[in-house]
Amino acid sequence: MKNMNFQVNLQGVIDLLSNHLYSEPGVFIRELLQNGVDAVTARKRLGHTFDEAVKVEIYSSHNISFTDNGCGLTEDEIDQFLARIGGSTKRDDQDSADDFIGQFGVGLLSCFVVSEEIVLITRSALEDDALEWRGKPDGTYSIKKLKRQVPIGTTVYLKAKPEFEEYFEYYRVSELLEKYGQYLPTTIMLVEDKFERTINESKPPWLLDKPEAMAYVEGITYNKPLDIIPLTSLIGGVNGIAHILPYAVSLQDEKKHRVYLKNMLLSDRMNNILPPWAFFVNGIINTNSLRPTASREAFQENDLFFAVRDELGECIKRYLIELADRDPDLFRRIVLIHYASIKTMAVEDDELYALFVRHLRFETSYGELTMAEILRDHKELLVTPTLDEYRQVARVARAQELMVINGGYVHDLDLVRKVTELDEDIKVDILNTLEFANQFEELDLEDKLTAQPFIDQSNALLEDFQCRALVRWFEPADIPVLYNTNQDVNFFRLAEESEQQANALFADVVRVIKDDLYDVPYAKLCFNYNNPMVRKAMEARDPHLRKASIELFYTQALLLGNHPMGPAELRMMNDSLLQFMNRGLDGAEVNR
Ligand SMILES: Nc1ncnc2c1ncn2[C@@H]1O[C@H](COP(=O)(O)OP(=O)(O)OP(=O)(O)O)[C@@H](O)[C@H]1O
Repeated sequence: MKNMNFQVNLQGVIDLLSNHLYSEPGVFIRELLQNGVDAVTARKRLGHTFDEAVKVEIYSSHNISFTDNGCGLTEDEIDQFLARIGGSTKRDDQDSADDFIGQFGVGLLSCFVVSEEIVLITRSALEDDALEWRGKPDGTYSIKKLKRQVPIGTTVYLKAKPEFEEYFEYYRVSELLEKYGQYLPTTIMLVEDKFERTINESKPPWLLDKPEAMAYVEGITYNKPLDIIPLTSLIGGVNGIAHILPYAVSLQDEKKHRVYLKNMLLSDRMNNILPPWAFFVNGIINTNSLRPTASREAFQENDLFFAVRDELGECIKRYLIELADRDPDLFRRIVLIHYASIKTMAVEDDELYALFVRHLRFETSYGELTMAEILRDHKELLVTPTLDEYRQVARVARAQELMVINGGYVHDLDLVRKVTELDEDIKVDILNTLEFANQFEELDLEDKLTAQPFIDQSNALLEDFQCRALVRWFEPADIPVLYNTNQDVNFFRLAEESEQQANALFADVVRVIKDDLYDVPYAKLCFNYNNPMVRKAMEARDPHLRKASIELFYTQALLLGNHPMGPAELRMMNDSLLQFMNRGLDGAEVNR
């Protein structure tokens, strides 16, 4: 057996890492800053005391240098870590990973995106020699000892490739340093000619008190947040704030939380560091121990990451629970503005459900009411699964003093059904629209006998439309008929129509589906014995007139309920209307 090593095309690997790992050329600034800060941390670990600083200097002809007074590198370390892709002093022991921002040993390669050469001059805190290392993107490098003395630390020099000169100009460097390094603990200075400025003078937002944080958020978003929620998680070493947005956000909007790793910006558009239900806040978060991906633009989504996310979600929940008592007005404003997202999160989470449901509004047979108002007078609730079914019954239900809630809007059905978990005295039933009319008052035997021929005639006429007739007493008296259908009936009617219009093969397919899936479901047309017109029609002796009345009652009920009408139903409505017009006109002529 022969053991072989993979052959590596060095230039290819460098190209891959430098040009494809990072999303934009400006990240070299982040990587160099990070190396400087890590080197300062490493020197402090040696017990040295010094004025820690990273100085970034811009020279003419698009040259730049990054100087830190950190631990520097010995010649051995250069060989081991700088000249070896993937070599990092910061990876192997767990303690290191906790202190340093870098860990992969590839960050320096980002410099090759913008520069043809990296020149690094360094003096280790452990040796006196000043060393110069020059690396090229073809994988070659040189090391030499310098004759002159340099202070402990490291300077990296880059010269811009012509197409990236913009990234070496003062305004751009300044902007990128601020973006990534604004809150780093080590002093970051930017120098051009004699002009010198400190980049990181401001306090990180996660260390501000509430009024300061409110002002800070208003400054960056031009909107005053509704409030600031402090975020902390011991696991992951997280500190942060979530600011409550003062406007409604669409559930589809991508979240953009700003996340820092050891005070350095990791991403200003991270969408998953807070739970998805937290639509109504934006977070600004710093973590000390979540692990970044190699491109350093996201976190590795491991168990720790999800535990941290849950913990931050808990912070938001606890805040809301406490706010409901402390400041009910603000609580109501939050509910009003973020209604949609609050509904979504209340469905998924029992604690939030209990907190919010009484404040949520529902469409009911008694008008629009909050759940608190609904429960004040009613312990027995009926809920319809669809808006269509709600519309069919709402008016009649109110007259019967039934509390029917429209469950047709997003989440409402689930929200209403869950209400039994709050109090065992509350009863919630799904309203079966097809059975709805059955509970109305029955007629006495004599009236039943009077009505029966009319009902029989209706059943014969409506058989083809999947509809059965019945008669009851109900309020309000001005409604002559109540037409109730549901999704099963609608589907069946649709299938029947397609079967009639389709070619032979497709008609067969529809028939098979129809026969297989359903006992034939029937819509219900309930005549109101309380209504004078209905009574008149039932008592009419002329069978043609009775037929036309039934057809008109039926088609009118469809029209009023916004139900779709097929061609046969339209024809039916036309014929019966014309018949009545005729009779009316004839009658008028006779009476003249
Ligand atoms: N300014 C510096 N001072 C001291 N050592 C440095 C400096 N810059 C780089 N090094 C050394 O070079 C190694 C490689 O650096 P590089 O930026 O490529 O990777 P890293 O910082 O270890 O990890 P990452 O890929 O996550 O940035 C570092 O681990 C460190 O030992």
